[in-house]
Amino acid sequence: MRRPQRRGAAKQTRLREVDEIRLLNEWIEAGKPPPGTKPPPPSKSSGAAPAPPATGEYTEYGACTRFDELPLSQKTKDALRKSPFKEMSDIQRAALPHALCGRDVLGAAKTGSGKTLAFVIPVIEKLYRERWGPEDGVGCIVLCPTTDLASQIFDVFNLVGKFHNFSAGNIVGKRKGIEQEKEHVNSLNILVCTPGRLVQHFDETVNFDCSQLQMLVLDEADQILDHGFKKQVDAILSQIPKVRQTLLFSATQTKSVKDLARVSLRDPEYISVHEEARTATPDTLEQYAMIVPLEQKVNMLWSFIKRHLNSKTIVFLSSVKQVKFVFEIFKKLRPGIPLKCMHGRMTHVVQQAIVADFNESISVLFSTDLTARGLDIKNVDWVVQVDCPESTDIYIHRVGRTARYNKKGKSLMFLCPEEEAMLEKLKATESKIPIHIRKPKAEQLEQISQNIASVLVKFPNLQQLGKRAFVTYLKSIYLQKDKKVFDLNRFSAEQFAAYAASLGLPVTPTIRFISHNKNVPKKDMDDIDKKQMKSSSKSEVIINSQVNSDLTLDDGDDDILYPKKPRSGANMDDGLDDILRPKETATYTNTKPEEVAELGKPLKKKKLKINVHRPLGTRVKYDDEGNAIPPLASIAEEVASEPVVHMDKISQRYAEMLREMREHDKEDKLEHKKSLREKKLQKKLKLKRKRQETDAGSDEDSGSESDRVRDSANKGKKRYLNSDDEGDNTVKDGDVLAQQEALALKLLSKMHS
Ligand SMILES: Nc1ncnc2c1ncn2[C@@H]1O[C@H](COP(=O)(O)OP(=O)(O)OP(=O)(O)O)[C@@H](O)[C@H]1O
Repeated sequence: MRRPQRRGAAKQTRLREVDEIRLLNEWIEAGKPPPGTKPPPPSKSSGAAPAPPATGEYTEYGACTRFDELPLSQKTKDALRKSPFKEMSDIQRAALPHALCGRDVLGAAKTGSGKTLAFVIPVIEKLYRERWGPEDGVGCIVLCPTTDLASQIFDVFNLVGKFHNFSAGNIVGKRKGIEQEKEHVNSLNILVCTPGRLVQHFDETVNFDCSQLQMLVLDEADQILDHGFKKQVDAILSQIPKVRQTLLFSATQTKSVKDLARVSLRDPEYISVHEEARTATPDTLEQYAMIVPLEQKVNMLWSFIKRHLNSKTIVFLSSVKQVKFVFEIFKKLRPGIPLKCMHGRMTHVVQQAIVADFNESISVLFSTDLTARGLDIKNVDWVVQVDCPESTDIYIHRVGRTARYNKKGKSLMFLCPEEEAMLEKLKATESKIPIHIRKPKAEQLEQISQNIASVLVKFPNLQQLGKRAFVTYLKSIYLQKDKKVFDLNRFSAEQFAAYAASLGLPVTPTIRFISHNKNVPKKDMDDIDKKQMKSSSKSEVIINSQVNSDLTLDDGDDDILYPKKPRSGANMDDGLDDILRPKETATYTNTKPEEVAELGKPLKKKKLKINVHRPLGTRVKYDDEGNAIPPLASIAEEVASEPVVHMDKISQRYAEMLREMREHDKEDKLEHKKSLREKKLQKKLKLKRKRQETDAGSDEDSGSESDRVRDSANKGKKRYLNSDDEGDNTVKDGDVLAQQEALALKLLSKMHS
């Protein structure tokens, strides 16, 4: 009895859905905004949700301000009602009405303005209205540049689509688990993925089919269409139908017609909600820049962190190695706030754990540009750019990790005096970035290079990391295309040496890719190193605060390096670190170099490897300063106490040695002769014995009884002929043979003579 009832209920639901979809389609069609129109400024609405439209009376939805005023399915509305999303943001108000009626959209809006919902809702609604089910396969692909961003978008799909029956997949991570994924990927309706990972399915998954695709979404579209992803994106575009709805979103939208042609947009709606805004960055963001010489950057960063122990901060550095190095070193020096790091060399699982942890705690996250785009982390107070961003776009995305969705935030950028051209770019009217210059104050700057050097002595592997961080930083500048901003030739060899010393390195690492450019002979570089090491031991601070005179020097009271009182109840416990490393019992700040030994594990003795294949006489000796000494010079040093060479003593010694040698030679020859003779005799004896045995065999066959008795009596004994020893006639076989041999030789010699 139950079955028919259940079947009946399912049928009822289906019919209700069909009815709802018909009404929605009619509403969308009747109330759609004219192409190319923007929503009017929001009027103070009553706040009450409008009643569902009766047939034939469809309201225009292009002007509404709340989600529940839009022609959305009941399931989506229910999910939104249970979420914090009630009022639409500017980009959502502008994009949703066009996207809901099936138009292609090219949307641009400031960071943190809610672009994700502006494409998630239309995707869910489209598939719902198309009555998409598991058997229909892939209906929508959402491409984004990083796995973390994909996971974040996937979470928003889960939130808005929780009452729907679609299946969505977050296709991220490395190859692990791909076999299992291949079995299910065709039954997923929405794929949220990075381009590379999707191409992998096109290449490897049997029958992977996207021929029914309804929608394609590119988040961070300018980056997805950039040359970094070109090959993969072209491969994807060649595999999906051209007729589809396409949505492109980013805070820094692509303006390249070529790019847009690649994605085959059909009469797209260009929605740039903040085009007329005064700034390209959020209004709630305070932005600062500081001119910091290369060799003071690490000190400046440390001083900043020490003065903001109650702030959640993201620190951007230009390479994985720098992130690793600064994180490891600062961790050892313990600034008094939990530290985290994130870069592309980590597994997706670890990255996710770090993001989740950082979301919940007051800490400092050192990161590469992996986290620069799209990542939505709660309540970030500061974004610090230690290394100059590659472009104004990257700058906008980096600072956009704070001041999200009407929240306040601050950003600080360190610029080397050699990179001041970047400031010009940011301050240019078309960039619309209101940035203030702050003058660093020498008295607020803590010098930690010495402490770092002490850490490196204790942890040689960190020294290696430091060297690589140094080289990759310089390489990153060298490889930048914008030579107005990034030009290694503007830095001197002294600056490189000072920078290396600021990282605690005892010598400046070799910089192969620029050595010929800079024309710095190795000797000069060594001299600079020595000078630098001497000067770095002084705690004197020299800050080159010379700023381009055109730039306004804002020396306001709100000093960036001014200490703040710690926020009460700030969570200083680094939960993730507990798993990754043993818990440290105390928090040290301002660690002195001599205390560093206590902070970590004792230094392990390095295993000494002996090269057994080294040719003789090639041992290299070193003086106290580590310079290699020529072999003869080292001998000369050892005998230097005897100024005169005694020739007579030398010849006497040689004569003695020669005599000893001859004696030894004589003895050796005799020994050798003896052993040869013995061997020869042994051989002959063996032969003879064999012969005797064969003779005995033949005698046995023919000989008499008396002979046999006689032989057996003699068996094992040899009668020695002409023996001197009368008492015992039994001798060893070897002696008999020797006698016989001598006899034979005599006879032979007689015969020959
Ligand atoms: N209508 C809304 N009401 C309240 N909060 C919202 C709304 N829309 C989005 N948000 C919140 O705003 C934050 C930023 O949203 P989102 O990540 O979509 O921004 P974005 O524009 O994509 O940023 P980015 O350019 O950095 O990628 C999120 O925490 C999101 O939950």
